[in-house]
Amino acid sequence: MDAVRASSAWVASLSSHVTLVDSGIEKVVESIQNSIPKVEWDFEGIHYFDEGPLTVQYLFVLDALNFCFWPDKDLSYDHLASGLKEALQNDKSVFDADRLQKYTGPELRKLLKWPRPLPLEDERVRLLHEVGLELERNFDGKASNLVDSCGKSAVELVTLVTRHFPGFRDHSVYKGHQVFLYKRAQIFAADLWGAFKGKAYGEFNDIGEITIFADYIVPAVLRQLGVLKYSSSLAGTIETNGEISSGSEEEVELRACTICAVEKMREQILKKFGKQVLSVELDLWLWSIGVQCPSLQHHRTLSIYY
Ligand SMILES: Nc1nc2c(c(CN[C@H]3C=C[C@H](O)[C@@H]3O)cn2[C@@H]2O[C@H](COP(=O)(O)O)[C@@H](O)[C@H]2O)c(=O)[nH]1
Repeated sequence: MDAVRASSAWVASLSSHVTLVDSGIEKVVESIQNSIPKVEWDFEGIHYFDEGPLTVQYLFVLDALNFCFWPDKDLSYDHLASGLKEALQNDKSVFDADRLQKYTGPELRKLLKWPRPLPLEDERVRLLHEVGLELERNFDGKASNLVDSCGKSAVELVTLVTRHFPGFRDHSVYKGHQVFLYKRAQIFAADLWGAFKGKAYGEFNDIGEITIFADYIVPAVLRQLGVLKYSSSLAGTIETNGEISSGSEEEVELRACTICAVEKMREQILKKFGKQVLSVELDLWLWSIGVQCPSLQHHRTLSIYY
């Protein structure tokens, strides 16, 4: 994840719409001292888990579709996680590679029991087909084989996922340079680690390498905590629910500064308290604050990446 860290830091060093506030970072670090408030993975009780390879298939499908819920004001990540869980409980073959390649928009909607078209539904269906086809071609149809082939390395897993599945190649170009963010690929590794509690399919020797997942909730939480500051034009766009285009400088700065701010928090926690914390733990804590605050205003970008 060196490329994610380095390219995000580079964006943060040139950023004009989003600023990292050192005093805000210090305040958060002081407040958490050396122990991040513990948030259990699946604190919501919405995910499928059976201790085996079907859970891996579920998490891979879930993270293939884990983006852009906000255009439908009633839809959230919870609906996706619990809808896919119920579908799998009712039919164990629902995520078989051959079936993934055939879903249509209305069928996906039906699976999730969602009464109207999903945001970016055609893209969601295309990504499901891509996952099914590539799993069938190279991994005998099973996401668990993908995980088995990464040698207990989260970095290798992210590399494999982004190499084989173009839909997971979450990157941007900022001032002519490629910036790597890899939100859904990294969250897949983190979900395995969280669900399997660091054992079996969730055992990674390098989980500390993963960065935070740059979505639309965590930047808003960091802003509320005084860690990020927005330019008045960006703040105005967010307050009026204006859309920010995918790949715009504002959008890349929001995401890159989020990653960079959390990396700085980790560095300070280590320096001040001698404690090595994981971005994955900081992420779940910050994200859980955000989703429990319905009035939180976040940026709106139509994107398949987050
Ligand atoms: N940074 C970060 N972003 C995350 C998640 C998760 C879910 N992780 C699960 C894993 C274990 C836990 O128990 C969680 O349930 C979703 N998202 C993002 O949030 C947004 C959805 O928001 P809303 O529209 O309000 O539902 C959307 O961009 C989605 O991609 C996370 O953990 N970290």
